[in-house]
Amino acid sequence: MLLPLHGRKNILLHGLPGSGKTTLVERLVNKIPYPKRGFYTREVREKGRRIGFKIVTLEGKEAWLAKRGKGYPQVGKYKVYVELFEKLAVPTISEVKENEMIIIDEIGKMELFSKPFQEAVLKVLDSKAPVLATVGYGLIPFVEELFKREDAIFAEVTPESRDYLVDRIAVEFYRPGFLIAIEGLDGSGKSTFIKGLAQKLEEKGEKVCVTREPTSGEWGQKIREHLAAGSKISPQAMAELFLRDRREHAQNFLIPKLQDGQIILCDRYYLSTMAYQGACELDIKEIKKANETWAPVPDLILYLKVSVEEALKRVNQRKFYKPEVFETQEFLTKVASIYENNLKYFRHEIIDASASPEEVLERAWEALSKHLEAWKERFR
Ligand SMILES: Nc1ncnc2c1ncn2[C@@H]1O[C@H](COP(=O)(O)OP(=O)(O)OP(=O)(O)O)[C@@H](O)[C@H]1O
Ligand SMILES: Cc1cn([C@H]2C[C@H](O)[C@@H](COP(=O)(O)O)O2)c(=O)[nH]c1=O
Repeated sequence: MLLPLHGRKNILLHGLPGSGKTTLVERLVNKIPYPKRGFYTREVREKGRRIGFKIVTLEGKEAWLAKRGKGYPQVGKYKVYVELFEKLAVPTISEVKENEMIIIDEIGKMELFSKPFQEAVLKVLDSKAPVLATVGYGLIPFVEELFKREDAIFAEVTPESRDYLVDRIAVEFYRPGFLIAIEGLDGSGKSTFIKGLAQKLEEKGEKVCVTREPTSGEWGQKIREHLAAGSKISPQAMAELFLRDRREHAQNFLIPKLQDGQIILCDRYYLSTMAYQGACELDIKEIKKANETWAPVPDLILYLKVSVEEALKRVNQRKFYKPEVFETQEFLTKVASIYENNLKYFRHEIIDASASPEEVLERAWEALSKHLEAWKERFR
């Protein structure tokens, strides 16, 4: 399996009823080249009228989940056939062979009347098997707990996102390339470092591409204008601009390069939004979730750690320097603390970047080597 190195192998698709979750799962099942097992939930109609729901396994076996009528348990107009569902669904997602991927469409109110199903879902999420599941909304404690999981990638399916999500989600299960995000405070030395690292990788015969956020695209340019002018736009609006820029970046650059097996060095990524817009009091976990709908999870983050004083000193030494909106002692102190508290959500290396550029590169190369070896072992 060409799973990415970042290790987050559970993808949970959520969205309003009718948003296209099942169609997306079907498209992904056809696209991802692994053996799979699991089930879909399908509507059953008679003369155009919905009469209930069946589950259909990937092997083509069927069982009723719910039918119009009264009885216990009841969801809206439907009686739920817990035992029929359970008898087919639970073995389907439990008897997992090595190298199989599990499809669960869906984890919703009706299915969750089954305790054995709940247990089977948790077991497979905690196993080594990659899981693609859809999750219904509703005030169900089991679902609320699922949304707290830190080992999952959440993607919101909407009419706007659903076509894009085919490639975006596929790249979390099948990723020949390697996405490295370089993060750190303004002035930590990211740009200088990336040039050196790209050169070193090329000398070793690797296919490397270098990119940055904000990008030079339409949204990235707008962001840079705001940063330079110190515009008073709200943190929400700023986070939205970064997300739009990143969506285009992911779609037009990051995903194609990952599919092509390249190593990408990205100067800032969505951990920057978590740190900088988080420091403007936005909810950091929500920023992460919203970004992961659109942006592939990085395989590795290299965090260049310097003190705020050193970062500001370096920034001030630049020619024609005019401070940007975030470049203050107080703000960057908050940013640094959010960075350091949130690195744990990613495969990462902290590089002491207080030394000379040559020394920083040496330290990073040493830290990177073991990850590159692991990637090559898997993909070459
Ligand atoms: N290790 C280092 N030691 C001393 N100075 C450095 C080091 N790395 C970079 N610099 C200098 O510090 C300044 C900022 O470096 P650079 O532009 O690489 O940082 P950056 O992290 O990309 O900043 P920004 O996020 O603001 O774009 C530059 O003048 C650069 O020459
Ligand atoms: C990607 C990203 C960046 N920022 C901030 C961080 C910097 O102050 C500027 C520009 O970045 P540069 O690397 O210094 O050129 O933008 C941010 O607030 N949120 C983000 O997502």
